Amino acid sequence: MERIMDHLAHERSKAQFSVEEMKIIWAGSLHAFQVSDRIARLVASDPGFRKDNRAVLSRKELFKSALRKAAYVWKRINELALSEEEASWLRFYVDELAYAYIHWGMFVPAIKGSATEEQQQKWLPLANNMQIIGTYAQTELGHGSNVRGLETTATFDQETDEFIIHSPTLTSSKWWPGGLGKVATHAVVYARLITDGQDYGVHGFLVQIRSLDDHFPLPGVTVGDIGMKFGSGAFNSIDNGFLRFNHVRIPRNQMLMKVSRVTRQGKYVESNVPKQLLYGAMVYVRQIIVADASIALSRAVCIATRYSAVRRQFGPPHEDENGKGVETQVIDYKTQQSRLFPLLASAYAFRFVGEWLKWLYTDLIQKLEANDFSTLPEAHACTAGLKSLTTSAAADGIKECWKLCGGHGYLSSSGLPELYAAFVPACTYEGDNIVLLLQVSRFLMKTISQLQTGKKPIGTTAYMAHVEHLIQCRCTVQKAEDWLNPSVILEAFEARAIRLSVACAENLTKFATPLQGFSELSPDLVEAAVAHCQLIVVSKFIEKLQQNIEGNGVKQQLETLCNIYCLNLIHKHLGDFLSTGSISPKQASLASDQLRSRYSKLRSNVIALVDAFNYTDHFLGSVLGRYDGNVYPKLYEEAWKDPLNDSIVPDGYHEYIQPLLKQQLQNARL
Ligand SMILES: CCCCCCCC/C=C\CCC/C=C/C(=O)SCCNC(=O)CCNC(=O)[C@H](O)C(C)(C)COP(=O)(O)OP(=O)(O)OC[C@H]1O[C@@H](n2cnc3c(N)ncnc32)[C@H](O)[C@@H]1OP(=O)(O)O
Ligand SMILES: Cc1cc2nc3c(=O)[nH]c(=O)nc-3n(C[C@H](O)[C@H](O)[C@H](O)COP(=O)(O)OP(=O)(O)OC[C@H]3O[C@@H](n4cnc5c(N)ncnc54)[C@H](O)[C@@H]3O)c2cc1C
Repeated sequence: MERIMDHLAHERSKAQFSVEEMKIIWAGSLHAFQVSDRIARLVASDPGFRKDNRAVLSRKELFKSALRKAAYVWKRINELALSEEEASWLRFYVDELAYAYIHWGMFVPAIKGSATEEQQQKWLPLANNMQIIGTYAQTELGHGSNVRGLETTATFDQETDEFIIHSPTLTSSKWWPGGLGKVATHAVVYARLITDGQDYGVHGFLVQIRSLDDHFPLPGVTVGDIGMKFGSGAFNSIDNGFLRFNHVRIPRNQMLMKVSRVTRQGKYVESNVPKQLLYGAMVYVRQIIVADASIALSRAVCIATRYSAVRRQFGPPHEDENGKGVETQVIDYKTQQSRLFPLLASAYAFRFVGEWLKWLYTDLIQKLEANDFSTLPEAHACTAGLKSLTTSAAADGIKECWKLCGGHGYLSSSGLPELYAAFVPACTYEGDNIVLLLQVSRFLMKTISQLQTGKKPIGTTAYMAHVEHLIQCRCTVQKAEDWLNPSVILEAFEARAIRLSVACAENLTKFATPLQGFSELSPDLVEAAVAHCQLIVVSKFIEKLQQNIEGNGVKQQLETLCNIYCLNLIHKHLGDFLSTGSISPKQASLASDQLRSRYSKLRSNVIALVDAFNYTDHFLGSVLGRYDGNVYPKLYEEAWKDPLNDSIVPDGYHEYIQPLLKQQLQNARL
């Protein structure tokens, strides 16, 4: 036991940089670090937020425990008079999915984004004080991705000045909204607006679904939970629900009227803001999900890295720091490094791109407030594309981390199965990842076609202005060290991205209609979108390194991580880079040489690099990822806690095992 604890301490002593300074870089600022650190410790030290028994709770127990915690969170927020920032850290570290995620993450933003000032003044105080609990009811049984295909109707009745909300078919039943099944009192419901016999497409409506007195569904409302979901714990603490309306009436002024409105006379009037603002809550949440992806991935990487330093298998006996003969730490196997270190680098890369995306979103909101809608298409493409890229990579990465931990990774107590089950739906919710990449490719094709009209591409597409150069340029790498030059890396990624996009644009012209071309070429368009999004992540990592980064050795570690992130992408997508002629086979081989050398350079710092995430053992929820590395005794202790070990002879022995054994005995005697 002592040896293992010493072992991680020894790993920490090898770090070549200031972990405390890196913690600040990871958090985003000294202030963010201090607040998050304080709240993380508060949560970890409060038995009311215990979560180590989650895997063995039944669905009902789990749901009730999530309700209890959500109420306790609210109580603590009020008792401690926490600021909005502190409150969201508290919800984050409690780490239990409940209705509050949708209430704060989607219901409130949907009101802020789509309701008029007057409507906000009425509804936001109620929502902010949790006097009403809201959900976001968009998806239906028959349609999720195709929002324009939603079937729920909101028909204006001029006589009573009301909308009649109705579910005309089974497939129009709302299906999936979080917090809907058993908790929400209100919902932002997306429905087809019909007035004067004309269908004006999908709009948002604020609908009360349960009584505020006895919590029963209101007349005409049928509502319930859609059932168990993948994995133990994970999303089963939340009540994703179904909802059907039978001619439910709401006042006209509960249509969210920022984008368009219906007058007392039933006239449909559009405002001067683009209709896409109706989808504003999705842009907001997609941006948060990118930050969430870096957190989920970094948790898994922290667990797998610490455990890989503790775990030993095979190898010629080495001498440890105390002169004892020991086997090889699995982290020293090059295969382990080549699987793990790119994930560590990705966690940092996603953190920085998430930080930038938050800035982009804030900038968008300021512009929208000034009636400047010019950056909306780019913000939509960036949030959609980066949500897709980072969640797919993080979900795959978490799964890889569990395999990196061998058999013990499969145990609930490793924390990895539940982390995977809780995170993998991020590839689907807030937009299926492929559907979102197709949105990005649509934006790219539009940008390329506008190049011919002389329109200057801006922001993340600015590189497209250099299309002629990027189509012809040749990568200048001659030796492995040349791959450490950020401008060389950037140009290779730009060349690959633009060449894939231009090839798609050219191929699209060969089809009878753009629609047909888009459909036939969609796999290529998705690849072009991935290349563009990877370029964004690479360029934002490089930009981060150009900032003033303080702290002993911190910048050097980030440079190594950035090199690993970029070179590993080249390695994984070699087909793209070679087929587009962005690099040569010889340069690809030099990139692999450089990648191997970066792994060796990073090795002594990896434990400190995951310590910089500053995750408490409570938040990590993993025996394998414990800070002290005291894995084996704790695994043994955890095994004893399993309910099966409550009794020595299991329940069912007398009914099912004993008769069997006795029967065999009788047979043997015969
Ligand atoms: C407390 C904090 C919480 C944090 C949360 C972290 C974790 C929480 C854990 C759990 C929460 C889970 C919550 C899940 C919620 C949901 O899933 S809600 C439902 C989300 N649904 C979707 O995302 C549906 C995906 N589909 C779409 O977005 C669209 O329908 C579509 C694919 C874009 C439709 O394509 P279509 O071709 O039909 O496009 P149109 O509708 O005609 O669009 C026309 C133009 O508008 C552009 N567009 C599309 N979307 C947007 C947008 N959001 N913003 C701006 N612009 C948009 C589109 O590109 C078209 O542009 P163009 O004409 O110029 O090409
Ligand atoms: C855990 C969880 C929580 C959720 N929470 C909410 C919520 O709070 N509120 C809410 O309203 N919704 C919620 N949803 C629903 C979610 O937003 C949808 O499931 C999601 O948008 C995907 O839509 P879909 O299910 O219709 O998938 P589909 O579109 O049916 O996807 C099925 C397959 O078809 C493919 N596909 C679809 N269209 C195309 C296309 N045009 N081109 C190529 N391929 C295509 C997809 O890539 C996928 O492989 C939640 C879902 C989950 C899993």
